[in-house]
Amino acid sequence: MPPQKSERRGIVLILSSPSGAGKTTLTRMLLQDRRLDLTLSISVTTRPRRTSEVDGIHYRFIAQRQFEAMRDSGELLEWAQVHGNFYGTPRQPVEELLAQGRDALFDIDYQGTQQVRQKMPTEAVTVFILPPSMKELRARLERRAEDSPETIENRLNNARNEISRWTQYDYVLVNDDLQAAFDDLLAILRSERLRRPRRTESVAAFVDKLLSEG
Ligand SMILES: Nc1nc2c(ncn2[C@@H]2O[C@H](COP(=O)(O)OP(=O)(O)O)[C@@H](O)[C@H]2O)c(=O)[nH]1
Ligand SMILES: Nc1ncnc2c1ncn2[C@@H]1O[C@H](COP(=O)(O)OP(=O)(O)O)[C@@H](O)[C@H]1O
Repeated sequence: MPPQKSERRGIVLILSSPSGAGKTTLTRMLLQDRRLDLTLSISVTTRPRRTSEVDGIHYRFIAQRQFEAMRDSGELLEWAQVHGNFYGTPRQPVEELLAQGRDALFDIDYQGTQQVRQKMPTEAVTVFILPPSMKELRARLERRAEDSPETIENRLNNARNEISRWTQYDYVLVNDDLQAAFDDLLAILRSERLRRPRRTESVAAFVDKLLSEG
């Protein structure tokens, strides 16, 4: 009998990148592969909804007063101000997933990543995604065509600071060829799921049974 998955505590797979490097695209690809059984943590944010976004699926779009109430009552696992808006991760859905042995996927910035690493050092697996060039980063933000020119400039101005945080992460990858970047993410997820400390309980039972044979 293979090891029982439900005995493990889940992983928190965190993707961060400067705006436009492709973390939303890679997140979508990970979620589309149902066999991976990843669940996206849906953040709350005070930023305006983009036309392509659906409330409750991509984010929960809330007013600043509501954000402050959630933050002050400890409902957020982490939170940060990014590009002038507030973002945060509701704590309870994540705790429930991890307790069920299921893995959560976070698309959060470097400030939030630091907070999660401190609070969940065992569960957090962090990946920083770099663009192939600054020129391509700008081109992607312009091609995405969802933000105003001012918003794009603001995001590009923040990109250098964000990129300088790459050393805080467990893994770094360059999203040049999308499929290659996705394959790298799959390799990271697969290896992290196989790490011995994450499987100790279930493997111990399996080994006991193995050794009891004949
Ligand atoms: N700390 C933190 N950052 C978040 C959260 N949700 C999103 N972000 C980050 O906020 C930044 C802006 O995200 P978004 O407004 O969707 O713009 P995009 O990066 O251009 O797609 C990105 O770096 C996200 O990773 C969150 O719950 N907490
Ligand atoms: N490897 C890639 N090659 C070309 N375009 C890409 C690649 N990855 C993402 N894109 C495109 O770049 C734009 C920004 O990607 P997105 O995933 O929204 O970035 P982020 O979530 O990091 O802001 C989107 O239009 C997306 O389709």
